[in-house]
Amino acid sequence: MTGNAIEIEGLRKTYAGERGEAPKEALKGIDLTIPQGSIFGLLGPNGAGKSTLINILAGLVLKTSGKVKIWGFDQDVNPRQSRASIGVMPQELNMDPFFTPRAALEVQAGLYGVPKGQRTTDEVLRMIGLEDKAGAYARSLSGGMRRRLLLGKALVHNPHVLVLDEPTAGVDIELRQMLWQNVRRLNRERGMTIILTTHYLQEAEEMCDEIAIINHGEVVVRDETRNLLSRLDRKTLVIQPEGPAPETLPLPAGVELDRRAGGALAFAYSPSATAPGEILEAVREAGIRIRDVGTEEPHLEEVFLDLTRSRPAA
Ligand SMILES: Nc1ncnc2c1ncn2[C@@H]1O[C@H](COP(=O)(O)OP(=O)(O)OP(=O)(O)O)[C@@H](O)[C@H]1O
Repeated sequence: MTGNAIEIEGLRKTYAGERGEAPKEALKGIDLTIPQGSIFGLLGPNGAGKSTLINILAGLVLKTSGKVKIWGFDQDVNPRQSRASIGVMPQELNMDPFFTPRAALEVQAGLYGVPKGQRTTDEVLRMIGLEDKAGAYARSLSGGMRRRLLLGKALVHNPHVLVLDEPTAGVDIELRQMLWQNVRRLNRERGMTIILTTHYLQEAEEMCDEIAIINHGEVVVRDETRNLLSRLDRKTLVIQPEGPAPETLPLPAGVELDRRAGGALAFAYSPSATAPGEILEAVREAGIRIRDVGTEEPHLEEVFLDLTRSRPAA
């Protein structure tokens, strides 16, 4: 093992065009490694290729070319081992309405060849909070319960790598917290590597150690979350003046002023070009007395927009 849970090299996927449409190049040569034990975020705008990538990892979509290793097992050389190393919680809620949660978990374990004596169905049911519903028909489960069951199904074979495709899209706060608690615990206690896609950038910022942003089938950036956030050479200095600020305020070049509700003055600046002291100096020279001062760091949302905006498809 190399210390990587996932190794992807030159991964390409071209979908055949349907009914006279041109073929669609969804992945254009992805190189990506995901370290063991990390919580890794896969982000990108709609249609970027995230689901295609995840479905290839899950063995649900055939790649066009490239190499995929899961837990050290090459998908083409050791398909069984690589499949056994990964569990995927899909986006869709399609499940057999006549299976009870217990039966659904047992069938799934059977599909993965987990011997009866080694199954942990009760433990999984407890973990996803469905013990009370273990014998209920799936069709009588709420949307949130179905989603928890999908998480359970991804865990029956105790995989090294757990992939969550948009796990919290459209779920309520309570379920979201429960999902994240479970995911954190699996990561901490079992060392499970977690890969997730999410549209909630704040969630990715809070949850993920590392992030890759995909756009138009290519990885545009991959870095530790904290490095990604410090990449944007933009900060904001917020000053609350004692009284009303004057109309005009001479500022160092490149500094932009935004007057906020409540009279606060927000100065956006590039730390590489301007020191915050220069802004404070300018404020004092304008005769403004400062009541309070603080800084705001950029958020992942800004990094994301910066990297994916105004880049047309090649
Ligand atoms: N089965 C398919 N046949 C043809 N084209 C497809 C197929 N599946 C996906 N695509 C196309 O491939 C591209 C990538 O799609 P994919 O679903 O992987 O993106 P995504 O990043 O997961 O998007 P979203 O966030 O909307 O789920 C899109 O242009 C999509 O239309």
